[in-house]
Amino acid sequence: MKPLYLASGSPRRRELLTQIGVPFTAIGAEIDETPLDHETPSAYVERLARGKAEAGRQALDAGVDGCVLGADTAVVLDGRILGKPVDQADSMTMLLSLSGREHEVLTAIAILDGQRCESRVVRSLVRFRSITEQEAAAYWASGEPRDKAGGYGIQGLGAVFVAGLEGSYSAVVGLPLCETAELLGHFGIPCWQTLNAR
Ligand SMILES: Cc1cn([C@H]2C[C@H](O)[C@@H](COP(=O)(O)OP(=O)(O)OP(=O)(O)O)O2)c(=O)[nH]c1=O
Repeated sequence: MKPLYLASGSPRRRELLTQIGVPFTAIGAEIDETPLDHETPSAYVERLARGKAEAGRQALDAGVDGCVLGADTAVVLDGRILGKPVDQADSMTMLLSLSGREHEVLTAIAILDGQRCESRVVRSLVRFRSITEQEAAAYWASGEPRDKAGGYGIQGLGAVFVAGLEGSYSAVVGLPLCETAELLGHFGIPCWQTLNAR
């Protein structure tokens, strides 16, 4: 079995991959995340997931033979990508625009080895209850929105805003585990092997 590298600085992605019992090494993979003109959100997250996997591969020492996994998550409202909030005003504007409405969360994963790259985009729908300005300000002060797409974390305090979810919970957190396990299988990396050995 080839070794697996996770090209990500996200602690959530590390925790999620650990959850399904796959041994891996985390490596950095910084890329430019600027959307291209007229790029759809789905094409955007897929390009970034592939780009992160590719950047991770290039960061490995020459001659290292392994698979590299990259992922990207975007919160999409009315066809527009909401990134990570840059300050309190940005965070509050984002959260209040999501208030009382449904939005999409798109997460792409890509795995590559020396020969090929395979990717998937997973779409989930999240419905928020109404949120007051005071709540949005207090949420920013908690520190949670800062490093998260759309300015919230469904796995944290942000859960109190979530009235409904259709799709993949793990994808919203940052890594769709069902699809990740399936794709890893295509590269000869089973999740169950380590689980059974426990
Ligand atoms: C919507 C949502 C996003 N997020 C996080 C997951 C991702 O870490 C982040 C989306 O930004 P990404 O650009 O996908 O990932 P990242 O920059 O954090 O990490 P890397 O590129 O190194 O892999 O938002 C949550 O933790 N919970 C949520 O509910």
